[in-house]
Amino acid sequence: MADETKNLLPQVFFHGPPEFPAYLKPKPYHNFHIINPSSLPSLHQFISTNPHNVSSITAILSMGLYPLNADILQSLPCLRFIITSSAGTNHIDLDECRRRGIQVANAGNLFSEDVADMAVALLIDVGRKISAADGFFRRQIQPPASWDFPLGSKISGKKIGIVGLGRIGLEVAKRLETFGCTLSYNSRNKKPLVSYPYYSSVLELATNTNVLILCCDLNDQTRHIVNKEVMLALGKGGIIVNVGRGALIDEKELLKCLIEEEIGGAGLDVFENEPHVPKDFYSLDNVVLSPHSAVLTLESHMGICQLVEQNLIAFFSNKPLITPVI
Ligand SMILES: O=CC(=O)O
Repeated sequence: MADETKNLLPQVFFHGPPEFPAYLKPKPYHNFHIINPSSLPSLHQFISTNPHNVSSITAILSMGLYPLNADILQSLPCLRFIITSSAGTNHIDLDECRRRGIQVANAGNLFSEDVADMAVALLIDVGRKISAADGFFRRQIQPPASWDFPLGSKISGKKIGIVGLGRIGLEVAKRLETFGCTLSYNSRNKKPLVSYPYYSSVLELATNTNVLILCCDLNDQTRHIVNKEVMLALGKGGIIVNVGRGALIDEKELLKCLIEEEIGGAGLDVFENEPHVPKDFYSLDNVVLSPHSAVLTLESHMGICQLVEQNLIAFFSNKPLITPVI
């Protein structure tokens, strides 16, 4: 498509890293044009250096780590649609979007199975010390004289507390039922169709379980929902797995509890200040770290690419969004 024609179409601004992630590479469309980010400054720079052109931005294709707070949204008067390639929407000020009538779509249920797989994998890895065992071999300069390795903790039959029994939480529960685990949960409200015991507080859930798996959204109510008191209630052998958002846990307290062995271990796919991960975690054998990669499968990337495209096409054709948030 010729550049002049593209410039007449509504512009979709990519709010993410300087290059499109390969899986989101856009192709030409009839009724909108996704601006190649490498041809533009970041959204912040664009707003500050092109105050008269901000009205060209009708829609934003956003990635999870790139915030769209009220200040940014207020400087985009013509913005009508945000599609985020994440399931989580905590980087977007949804109240401001509601107030302005900006529509928002996300990844919907696309990543739930992958994230649940990862939660279970992290749990097994921490409990059965798989990464620690791998490190045990790799750190040896000479082949070890004997395999003197600490005992792991049995996963089958464990009492598991799921925090956030939404789509991901239910997938986690389905998998761990087949391990003979006993499940209970905490969420904003008791789910009428779910028979697992419900605890209205995470502290109570931790008191009654061996493992906490965090699958809930991050918001003002859930920030630091796992604090020191909750960790101490989970107890010495307890394991925490976080596939939600880093700030669900008080990370400084978690680090202390891991160092002092107040809990047994943790499997973390997410961190409080991503992409920063406190270095003190690196030397601990009772924690397994993963770079927010629960959603990073080839299959889910192919899926999100299609879903982003379908939502943009729906929005610019005035059709209902495929995976609307608001
Ligand atoms: O964390 C990943 C997502 O929200 O999709």
